[in-house]
Amino acid sequence: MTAPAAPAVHLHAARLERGGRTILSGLDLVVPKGSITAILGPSGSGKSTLLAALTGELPVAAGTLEIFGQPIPHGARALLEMRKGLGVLLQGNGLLTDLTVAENVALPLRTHTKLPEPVLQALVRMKLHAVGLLAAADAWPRELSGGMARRVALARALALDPPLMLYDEPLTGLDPIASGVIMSLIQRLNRSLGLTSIIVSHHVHETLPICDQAVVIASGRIVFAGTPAQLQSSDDPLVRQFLDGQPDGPIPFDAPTRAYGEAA
Ligand SMILES: Nc1ncnc2c1ncn2[C@@H]1O[C@H](COP(=O)(O)OP(=O)(O)OP(=O)(O)O)[C@@H](O)[C@H]1O
Repeated sequence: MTAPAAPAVHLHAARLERGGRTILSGLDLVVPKGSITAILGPSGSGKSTLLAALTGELPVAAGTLEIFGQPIPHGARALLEMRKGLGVLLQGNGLLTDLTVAENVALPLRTHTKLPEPVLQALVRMKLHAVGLLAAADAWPRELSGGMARRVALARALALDPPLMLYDEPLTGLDPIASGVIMSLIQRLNRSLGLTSIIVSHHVHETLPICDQAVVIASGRIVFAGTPAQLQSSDDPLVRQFLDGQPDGPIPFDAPTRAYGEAA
C-alpha cells in the first residue's frame, strides 16, 4: 500500500552512475505531491541521468529512490506497470508520422488498456481538448507547428492519467510564444488534473515562474533546492554562475579554441 503522506518522489543519499562513473552523488530530494519542480543545471551536469533514474531506466547505485512511497521495482513486468503511472514528455516529441494526431494520442490506451472503442475515442478527445487541439484530431503530425506537435505529445503523455509527469527540456526548439503556451499548459494541467510535475530544463527564466521548487545540479551534486525566490537571491557561487551564465567560475567550462582573427 502507498502511504498517504508519501511524497511523489523521495531520493535519499542516492548515487547515480553511468558507465561505471559516478555522475551524481549524495542526492537528497523530496518532491511533494501536487507540486511543480524544476531540475536545472548546466549542460552535462546530469539532468538526463536523474530523469533516467526517475523512469527506472537507470537503477540507483547507492541510496534510495521512491516514487509515491514505493521503491523502483526490479523486473521488466513490474517496471512496465510502474511506468504506466509516469507521463514522460521527451525532447523529440516522438509522434508517429503515419498516424493521425488522434491515433497518436490513442496509442498508449490501445497498448495498455482494453477499453471499448467509443470510450477510448472519448478519452482521446478529452486529452486533445485539455491541450487545446481538439480541432486538429484528424491532422497528420507533418501538418503541425513545433508548438502544436509538443502539445499533441503532451496529450499522449497524459493518456493514461499518470499522477506524475516528467518533462525533458519541454521548450527545446520552440519560439518564445509557443514556449509560453507550453509552460502555462503544464501549470494549468498540473493544477486541474492534480498532477505532480518535474521539469528538466536549462531554460531557467521560462521555467521558474511556474515552479514551486527549483533544484540546481552542478559538479555532481544538488547545489541548491528551494523556492524560485530563494534561488534568485542565492549567493552560492555555483548557483550564481549558472543563473548569470558566466563562463568563469567554479563550474568547469570547456572554452572553445580561439575564434578566427582573435588575438592570442
Ligand atoms: N550512457 C552513458 N555512459 C557514460 N556516460 C554517460 C552516459 N550518459 C551520460 N553520460 C555522462 O554523464 C554526464 C551527465 O550527462 P547528462 O546527459 O545526464 O547531463 P545533462 O545535464 O542532461 O546534459 P544536457 O543538458 O547537455 O542534456 C556527462 O558527463 C555524460 O557524458
